[in-house]
Amino acid sequence: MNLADLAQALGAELADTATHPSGVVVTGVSHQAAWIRPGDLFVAIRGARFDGHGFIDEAIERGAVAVVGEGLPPRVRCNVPYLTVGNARAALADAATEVLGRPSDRMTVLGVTGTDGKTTTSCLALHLLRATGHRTGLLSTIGYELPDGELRQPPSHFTTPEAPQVQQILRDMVAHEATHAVVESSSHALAMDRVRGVDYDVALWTNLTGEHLDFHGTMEQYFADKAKLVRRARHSVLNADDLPWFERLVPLATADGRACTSYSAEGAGADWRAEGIEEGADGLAFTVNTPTGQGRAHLPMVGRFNVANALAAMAGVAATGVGLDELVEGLATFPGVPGRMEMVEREPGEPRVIVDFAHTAPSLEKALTTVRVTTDGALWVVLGSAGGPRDPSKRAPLGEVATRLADHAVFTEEDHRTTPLQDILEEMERGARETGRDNFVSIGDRTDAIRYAVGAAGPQDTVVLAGKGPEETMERGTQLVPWAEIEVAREALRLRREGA
Ligand SMILES: CC(=O)N[C@H]1[C@@H](OP(=O)(O)OP(=O)(O)OC[C@H]2O[C@@H](n3ccc(=O)[nH]c3=O)[C@H](O)[C@@H]2O)O[C@H](CO)[C@@H](O)[C@@H]1O[C@H](C)C(=O)N[C@@H](C)C(=O)N[C@H](CCC(=O)O)C(=O)O
Ligand SMILES: Nc1ncnc2c1ncn2[C@@H]1O[C@H](COP(=O)(O)OP(=O)(O)OP(=O)(O)O)[C@@H](O)[C@H]1O
Repeated sequence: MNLADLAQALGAELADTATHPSGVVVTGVSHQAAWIRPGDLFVAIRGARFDGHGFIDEAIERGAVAVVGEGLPPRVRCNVPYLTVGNARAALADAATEVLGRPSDRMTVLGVTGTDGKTTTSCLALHLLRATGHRTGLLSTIGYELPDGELRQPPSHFTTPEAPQVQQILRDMVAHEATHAVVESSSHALAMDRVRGVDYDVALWTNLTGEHLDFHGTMEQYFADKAKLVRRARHSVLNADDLPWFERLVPLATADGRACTSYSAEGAGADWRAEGIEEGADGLAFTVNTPTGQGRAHLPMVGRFNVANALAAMAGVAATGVGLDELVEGLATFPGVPGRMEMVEREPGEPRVIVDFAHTAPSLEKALTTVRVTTDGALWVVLGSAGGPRDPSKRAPLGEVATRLADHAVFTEEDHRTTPLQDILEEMERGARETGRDNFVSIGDRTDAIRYAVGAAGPQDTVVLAGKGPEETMERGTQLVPWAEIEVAREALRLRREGA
């Protein structure tokens, strides 16, 4: 794309000191100097940790043909055109969207947001679209998929990466003839304009509970950031059980005559309702009532909250024109999501071990409550809480929920980063003690903690390993060590079998 045209699209001003943009052609966009390729535009962002202007030299050395920013600092040299904009992150998204040819305009895009259940709901929607014959791509915490179904990782560990990656992945989907895309849209992404430029057809809202307040500041701001998705989509699918937010979202969703479908798994009045829910050791069954008919659905997943996730996904895919019978049929073949209520293979006489990603007090509460229903013996939970800058107010509530809802809790490490592990464990213990409970032990090493719980659990018991889910690394101090919770669980069961 010609730089002069791009400057006009961005409403950018050319800095006096810079060379003129005429004749300059931009072939890519990046905010990260190390990723610049010849012909790219470098967008210099003033972030919390770095000022991108400090990397202009590196970007130009790598072949940047122009730089965009909110103003060139006095002593910084820039010998390619420098374009000044009011908001660098918005410009990053707009430039990437324009240069990559607005790929989302050529697909039906379903966006999924909420505090809990985004990944599960995204994977459910992906599966339902594919099962009903649509070439579909996915962008989610677990990575991204083109319609070929192979899971790939973008070059940064995000739920929703920065705008240039989002647009590039959508473009790759189009190149692979995807007609549909499911885009998990984190609140950070919505707040930081990473998904600006995504033309959402359907917004799926799971729920909103207190998380990430370290970043958003207040619940009100967190709501406002997430609500951006609902304001933008042509059709919103909203959770009628998620009060008070549901009532505030409806007017935002329906403004300008846009469509809205409500769903409820907990008995509220809604367009899509789940009734007659049966929880089994290996799956869920429920009746789906919709304005156009009724069906009995089977979902091969445990966790009652997955009924709500399934309803959101079904109603979202229905909004793209798929019928209820096909959705019910598709749901029955859902393969599950790695690390979300994932059951570890076991032999007769061994406890059921479940790897789950619940890492907030509300999601842990739901996970333990639902697993209890199908547990004949005792319920165990192994969990930690993140350190570093991550929300420290989560720790005591996690300790409280774990000891209230499980018979035995084992507190352990979970990405404590540079925060002393002992401090985190003491906070979790405080949460338990303050409500008069002492049914916990603290074992700092997570492998030891898992082996202890799995070794001590009886054949009728369930052990929930909460928090790490599918993550492939553990952050200990400043070290990043490889991690595979499911493998640690398998090994713990093997040691138990051998009586070690
Ligand atoms: C709060 C947040 O999301 N911050 C992100 C933001 O940081 P920032 O604006 O402070 O930027 P910065 O790190 O100071 O860097 C400024 C600029 O200099 C550039 N730079 C920096 C260093 C360098 O060597 N070269 C270079 O070019 C950077 O690319 C950037 O453009 O932009 C950075 C560049 O993309 C991100 O690395 C950083 O993610 C941080 C590390 C992060 O952990 N984000 C998490 C919390 C996040 O986004 N999570 C959500 C999911 C949450 C959930 O639902 O669980 C997600 O969508 O993944
Ligand atoms: N609808 C729901 N309500 C409450 N808890 C849920 C719901 N769905 C899933 N969970 C719990 O939250 C955990 C994370 O699920 P999932 O990965 O689908 O959510 P997420 O929103 O993508 O989370 P994250 O943003 O942290 O990746 C699950 O392992 C489960 O314990």
